[in-house]
Amino acid sequence: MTLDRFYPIFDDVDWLHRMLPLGVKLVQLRIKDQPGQIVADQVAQARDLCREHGTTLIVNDYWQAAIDTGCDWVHLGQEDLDDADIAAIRRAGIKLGISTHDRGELDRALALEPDYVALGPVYPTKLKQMKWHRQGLEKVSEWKGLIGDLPLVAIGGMSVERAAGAFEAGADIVSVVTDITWNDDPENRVRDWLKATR
Ligand SMILES: Cc1ncc(COP(=O)(O)OP(=O)(O)O)c(N)n1
Ligand SMILES: Cc1nc(C(=O)O)sc1CCOP(=O)(O)O
Ligand SMILES: [Mg+2]
Repeated sequence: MTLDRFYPIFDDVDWLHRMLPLGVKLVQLRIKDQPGQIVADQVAQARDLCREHGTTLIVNDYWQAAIDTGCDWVHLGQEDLDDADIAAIRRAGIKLGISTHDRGELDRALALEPDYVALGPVYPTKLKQMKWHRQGLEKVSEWKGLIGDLPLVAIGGMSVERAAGAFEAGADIVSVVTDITWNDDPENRVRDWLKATR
């Protein structure tokens, strides 16, 4: 199964209601700082909505909620891996994407046989404070050389204008948050992304 090249990330299922009808085929639900029941409700709603639209849903962080609701994918960062029950995730038949930022993290990720690897921040991100400032397109190419056929997701400071460069450097998929969610017209921005990545 091939993942779409455009991988937007949203923090609430309301965004999915707005964006999936436009043609988004791969999406991450990245909920932060919400009570467990809200997370469970949001994940279940997102699962149903994505099924309706033929969209692949990737649940960030909340791997147990993904198992409990019968989701197909989770995304975990390095800190998430410290607590996650990878065997339980795999037993549930769930596919796994893992964040990486340096060689040590990449080695750790590859040992878990992930279904994609994400590298970031390719460009500086305004979304969150990070230890890494800017990995650059050279590192995208280096990562692709190291992981071969495994899908590579480029994330961090990505925009419609920067997407082509990331693909040329070797990314298979480009993931994005604020270029859409902080845009004055998020729907129109998603349409631009769809045009640029189809
Ligand atoms: C596609 C993608 N890449 C990287 C991340 C970051 O994951 P993580 O390091 O666990 O940080 P949080 O997103 O959980 O704050 C991601 N979510 N998606
Ligand atoms: C959630 C996340 N993870 C990153 C990583 O490098 O692991 S960068 C990032 C933020 C992406 O948001 P924006 O597209 O607004 O820069
Ligand atoms: Mg995380």
